[in-house]
Amino acid sequence: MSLSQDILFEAQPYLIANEKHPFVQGIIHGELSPDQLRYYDEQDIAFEYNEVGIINALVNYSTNTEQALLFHKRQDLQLTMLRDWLAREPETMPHDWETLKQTPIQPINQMYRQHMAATIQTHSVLQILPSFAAGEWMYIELGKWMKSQTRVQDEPFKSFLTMGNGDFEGPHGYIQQFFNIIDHEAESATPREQEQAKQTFLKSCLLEWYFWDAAYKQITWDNWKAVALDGKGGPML
Ligand SMILES: Cc1ncc(CN)c(N)n1
Repeated sequence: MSLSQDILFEAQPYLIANEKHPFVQGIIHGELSPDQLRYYDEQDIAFEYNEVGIINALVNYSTNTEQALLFHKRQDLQLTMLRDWLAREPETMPHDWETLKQTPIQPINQMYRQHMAATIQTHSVLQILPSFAAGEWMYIELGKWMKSQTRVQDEPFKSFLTMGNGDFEGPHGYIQQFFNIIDHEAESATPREQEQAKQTFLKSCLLEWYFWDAAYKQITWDNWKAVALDGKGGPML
């Protein structure tokens, strides 16, 4: 079994857990409040900005030119998506490249971003790519699964998780190419390095679930502080 097959086998329960999350269910049924949607929008746009740094590292640490070109192409798409997304945001939200950098990063987003950024110091595509590819895979799989569900056809719910006009799917799509790269890099890696790469992928899948959860509950440093300092306890996490 290739490393990517092993990873995907172990990632299935995480995919199912993400499908069942009330935020994901809320997208399907159109049952999320403007505040929940706003929290997600703000945090996710900042998350995608962090991904720019991860993809840069992937270009940087590529082990051949074809890899570097693929990551470069993915970066181009990332920046185009971010530009168009920012252009749609009102003044009260991050709406250009400079305001984007000032977005307050809330607890789970910070944890996920740091989990990804920590892989950069390995200088290894095999360690960096799974941290990023997991979120890509999760979003594409959730989008595919949602197509099989009866989902509301009103915006913003309708366009949720419809990423990239098919660029990600199929044998030549980004997801398969990322897995091909993971398998190629795994050939020259030790079992321990392979296990580390798998665990990094699975941790990203877990943090995907917590990212929905944070948006659903609107978890912020402020309400964490209130829970801790003012005794305004509730089962927040
Ligand atoms: C939390 C999260 N994970 C993944 C993606 C898709 N790159 C995203 N936009 N946001």
